[in-house]
Amino acid sequence: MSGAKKKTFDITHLRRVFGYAAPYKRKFYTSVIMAIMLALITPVRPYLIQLTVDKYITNGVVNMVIYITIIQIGLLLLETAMRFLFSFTTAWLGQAVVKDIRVATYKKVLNLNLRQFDTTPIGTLTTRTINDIESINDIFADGLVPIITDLLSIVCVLGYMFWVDWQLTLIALIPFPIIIIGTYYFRKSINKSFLKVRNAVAALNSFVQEHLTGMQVVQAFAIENTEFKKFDTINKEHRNANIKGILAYSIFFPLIEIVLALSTALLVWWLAGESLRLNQNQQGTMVAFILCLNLLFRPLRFIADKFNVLQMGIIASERVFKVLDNPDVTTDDENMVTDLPARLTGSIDFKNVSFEYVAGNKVLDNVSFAVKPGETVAIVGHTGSGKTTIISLLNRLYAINEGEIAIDDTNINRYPLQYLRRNIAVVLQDVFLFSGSVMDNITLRDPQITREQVIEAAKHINMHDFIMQLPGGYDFEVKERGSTLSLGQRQLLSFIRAILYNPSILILDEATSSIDTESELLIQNAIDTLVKGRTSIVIAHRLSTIRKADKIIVLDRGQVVETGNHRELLRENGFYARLYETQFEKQEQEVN
Ligand SMILES: Nc1ncnc2c1ncn2[C@@H]1O[C@H](COP(=O)(O)OP(=O)(O)OP(=O)(O)O)[C@@H](O)[C@H]1O
Repeated sequence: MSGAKKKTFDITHLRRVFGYAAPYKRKFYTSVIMAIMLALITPVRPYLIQLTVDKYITNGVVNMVIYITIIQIGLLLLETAMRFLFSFTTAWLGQAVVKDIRVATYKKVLNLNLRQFDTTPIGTLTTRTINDIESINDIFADGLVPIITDLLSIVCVLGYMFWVDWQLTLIALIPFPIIIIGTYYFRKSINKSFLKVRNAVAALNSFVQEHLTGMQVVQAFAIENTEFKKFDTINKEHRNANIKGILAYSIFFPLIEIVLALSTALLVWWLAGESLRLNQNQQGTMVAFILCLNLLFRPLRFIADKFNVLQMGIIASERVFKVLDNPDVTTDDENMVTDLPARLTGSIDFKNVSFEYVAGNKVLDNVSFAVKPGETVAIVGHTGSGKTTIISLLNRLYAINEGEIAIDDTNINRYPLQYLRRNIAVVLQDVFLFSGSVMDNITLRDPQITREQVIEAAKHINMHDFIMQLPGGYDFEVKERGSTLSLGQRQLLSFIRAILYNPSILILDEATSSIDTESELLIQNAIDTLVKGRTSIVIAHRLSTIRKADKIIVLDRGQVVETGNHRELLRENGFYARLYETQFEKQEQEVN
């Protein structure tokens, strides 16, 4: 906690946040100038009132009273205009900075290595790009800038008071330490509840998000009541944290009022005594000082609050900068291929590749195999043997630890990442669909792909009729994550996507779960169409695919234990033959 405290007002983060305001210099300076002007103008009103009462009302100079009243109205209008300009420019600046930081953060998140998503919960990244950045906005709108304005106003008002009557000022300020002590405890208390509320909100968010996503499990196992109790507990923590904050406000605000009243009473008492002692009228000073006290206390009421907002903003900025400074991004090799062919031919070479997701835990161990252009290779092996890892490495989703992967005899690190991935189409088992139309999900909103091309590709794998049966056809709105479509249908959509990209290499992760015979047939056809004329690596679960493959790579605990085609491997009567007996023979019997 002490570490967190030390960082509370870490000036480097603040400076960096303000660095984002650099492109908006004019707005920034307008805001600063307005802040100074507003502070300087604050004591003018009490001064004019004092002047009016002491000099003109007492002596009955009506003209001057009217004259000063007009000046007061003018001043008020000027102050209002300046306040508007100040509030607007500061809020504008905050929003502009937030927009820029959010764009930078999201860009960064998009380029982070996949490893980061394995270790950082999605909720955390969402909070960084949405909530934390919003808190940075508060530094401008409700934090540092208003604090500076308030402090400047306080200094100006105090300066004026001391200038008029330093003794009277000191008397009026006698109860002031109560405010300082009160502010100290108030700030501590609301700071604590702020943090608690924040944590409770985060807990509520992730709880609800996780349970809505996993609603099927919750309902299928009839654990609604247990889960509801957990929710209720978190919700109560949220309420309690909020109530503690409200309690602190309920004590602090009346305390300020009491201190203000005390200061005013002391002021009146002292001035009354002075008037009697000196036999001199002090009405002007009294009115001006009462006004000054109000001008002093008004910002004090909220300054502790603003300090907290500032602190939260700085903590949030530190978190956001941590994402922005994350060095784990895929960078292009210095020794880049410059003369890129329009299309790769698609030969693949894995040379002694080893890989670990977590240090010390080898998932692939010295894997070597070669695939000729146009060949279809099936990778088989028990669950967890490293099949998916192989395809993730080929696509450079993760960087390998040892060995080399080459496509067309060139290390894949030497191809620009975009180019490499454009040449490899991936069709996964569980196809992720975005909210949007079927068309959007096929083209991934690539404006270069026309509707006609999509329809042609769909017809190519006999999907057109199915899509046309959907309400709205290609404009059918896919609900979140595509839950309105079946697994097979989703995979078929991604087949269309793959056809459109016309890649040299196709990676296919066959669905393990059984799908209806109609979709099964469509998928079989689609696979046959897709693999034609391109290199294909299939994580195979169907015997038919394995049989058709030119080569089968058998994986066991991260090592290639056998390679060959179906017949050769069966003849060897080794690992594959046993795998065939346990996993695939049943499929053969079903077919027969
Ligand atoms: N992102 C990850 N972070 C850490 N470990 C991982 C990650 N992904 C996979 N692993 C581990 O790596 C090993 C190989 O996983 P991989 O997904 O490649 O196996 P697989 O053969 O494709 O399995 P399945 O047939 O069940 O999909 C497993 O032990 C798994 O626990």
